[in-house]
Amino acid sequence: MNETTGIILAGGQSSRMGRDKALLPLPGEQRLTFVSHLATLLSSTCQDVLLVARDQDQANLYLPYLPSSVHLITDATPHIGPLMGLYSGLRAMTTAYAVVTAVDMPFVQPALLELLVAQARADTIIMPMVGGVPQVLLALYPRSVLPLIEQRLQEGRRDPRSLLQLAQVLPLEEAQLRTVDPQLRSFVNVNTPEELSFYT
Ligand SMILES: Nc1nc2c(ncn2[C@@H]2O[C@H](COP(=O)(O)OP(=O)(O)OP(=O)(O)O)[C@@H](O)[C@H]2O)c(=O)[nH]1
Repeated sequence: MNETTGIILAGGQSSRMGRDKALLPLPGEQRLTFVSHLATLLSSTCQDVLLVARDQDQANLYLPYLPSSVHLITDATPHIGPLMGLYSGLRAMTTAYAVVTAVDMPFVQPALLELLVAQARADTIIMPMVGGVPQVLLALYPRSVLPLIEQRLQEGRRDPRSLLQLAQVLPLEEAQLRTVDPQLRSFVNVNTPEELSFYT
């Protein structure tokens, strides 16, 4: 165990999927949902796990699928987007660092989570880079970036990438990521019925 909380962002609308992505069956293990699988996975790497839903109605839907050790919280303000989910999760946690994942990433590898946790350092976001793109929804954030997120939200910014211009960031390049996840499967996210059937 370590001083890290696992935060699962699950407050989206799933409009492209047409049904709640958190409750999709896990490819290859249909008895599990995305949300139950990720909650269990993060529980094995992190001291605490927080699931961030957009509101209480959505949280109630997820409750039956979660181990009792997982804390369900809701966005400080709903319908703002993942930056608000990140803010709400970091604000609620009691550890110095969080590994953040999106609920629509069913292939996150434990070794990738461990790599992120091993890189933790004060006041620094540990940011995987894939194809030159920062993977803001699978990264490690220190709690100390909360005032910077607050600043962005007050400016009306909603994209988590806007935080990277203000914060100290340590990029993890693809070659390093591939040492623990050779095909970078951790970074696959599933947004549409076509993508789900591709992986099922
Ligand atoms: N807590 C929280 N999570 C969010 C919010 N918006 C999106 N997320 C999560 O962030 C991740 C990426 O979301 P997107 O795929 O961009 O958006 P989505 O709303 O889930 O899906 P679409 O409606 O198809 O765009 C998913 O895990 C979402 O559940 C939000 O307002 N609050």
